[in-house]
Amino acid sequence: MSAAMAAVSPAADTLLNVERLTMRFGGLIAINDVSFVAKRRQITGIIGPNGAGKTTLFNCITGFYKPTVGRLTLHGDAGHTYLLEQMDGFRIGQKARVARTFQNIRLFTGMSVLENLMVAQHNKLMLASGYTVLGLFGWPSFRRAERDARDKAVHWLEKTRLIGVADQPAGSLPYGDQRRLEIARAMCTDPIMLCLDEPAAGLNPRESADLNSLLLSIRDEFGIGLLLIEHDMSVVMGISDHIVVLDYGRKIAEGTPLDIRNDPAVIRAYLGEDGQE
Ligand SMILES: Nc1ncnc2c1ncn2[C@@H]1O[C@H](COP(=O)(O)OP(=O)(O)OP(=O)(O)O)[C@@H](O)[C@H]1O
Repeated sequence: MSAAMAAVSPAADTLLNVERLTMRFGGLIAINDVSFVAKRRQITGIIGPNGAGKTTLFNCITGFYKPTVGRLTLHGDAGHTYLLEQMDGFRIGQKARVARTFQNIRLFTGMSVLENLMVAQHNKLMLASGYTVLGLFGWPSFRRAERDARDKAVHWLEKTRLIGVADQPAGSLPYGDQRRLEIARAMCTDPIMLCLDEPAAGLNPRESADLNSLLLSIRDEFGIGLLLIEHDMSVVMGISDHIVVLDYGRKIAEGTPLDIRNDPAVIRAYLGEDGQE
C-alpha cells in the first residue's frame, strides 16, 4: 500500500472527504478551514461570489496546488482510499481516477474531435502497446485495446451528440460543442469523480438545458460523483443534490438547493449586507 493510500473504512456513500482544507498564497487565504463531503452518485455544486476560492479548491483536489493544511480523502473502488493532498496531479488522474474540465476550454484544437478522445486514452494504449514494441508489431492485445478505445470514444461522441463532427478539427466547433467535447474527453478516462469548472459558461439557455440532461445522465448511468463549480443558477440549482457555498475562502453554508436558496448568509454574500443590489 502506497503512502498516499490509507486504510480507513469509508462511509458507504462518501466519495470525497474534504477536511479542514486551507490554501494560502503568501498573506492571502484563498481557502480557509473548509470541510465537506461529496457523495457517490451525487452532483455536489460549489458556488460563491467571484474570488470565493472555488477554482482553488479544484486545484487542490486535482493536484495543481498542494494544500497548506488539510486532508482530501478519495474513497475509490475496491476499498482503495487515496490521500489526494499527498499525490501529484498525474497520479490523481491515473490512480485515484479524478478527471476535470477547465474554466477556459483546453482541447487540442488542431486535432479532430475523435483524436481528442483517443489522446485522452493515451496512457492505457501506451501500456497495451508495451510502450511501443507490441504496438509496432500489431500485437492482438494492442489491437484489442485500440478497438476498445475507439469504441469508447464513439460511445461518448454519440452521448454528447458530436458523432456527426467526429472528423472535424476540435477548434472549429461552436463553443457549446467544445464544452461537451471536454466532458466527453474527461469521461473517456473512466473517472470515479468528475470535477467541472463552470461548464455552462458561455452557453445559451438551450445549451445549458442540454448540459443539465447530460450531467444528470452521467450521474445516473455511470454512478460517478460530480463536483460542479457554476455561476449559472439554472444549472446548479436545477441539478445539484447538495450545494456547498464559499465566500472569501470560508464555507458559509451547505445543503439542498432549496436550503441554499433561502439561506440568509448566502443571500447576503451574493447581494451584499443590505440584501439589495
Ligand atoms: N496562484 C495564485 N496565487 C495567488 N493568489 C491566487 C492564486 N490562485 C488564486 N488566487 C487568489 O485566491 C482567491 C480565490 O481565487 P479563485 O480563483 O479560487 O476564486 P473563484 O471562486 O474560483 O473565483 P471565480 O468565480 O472568479 O472564478 C482570489 O483572491 C485569487 O486572486
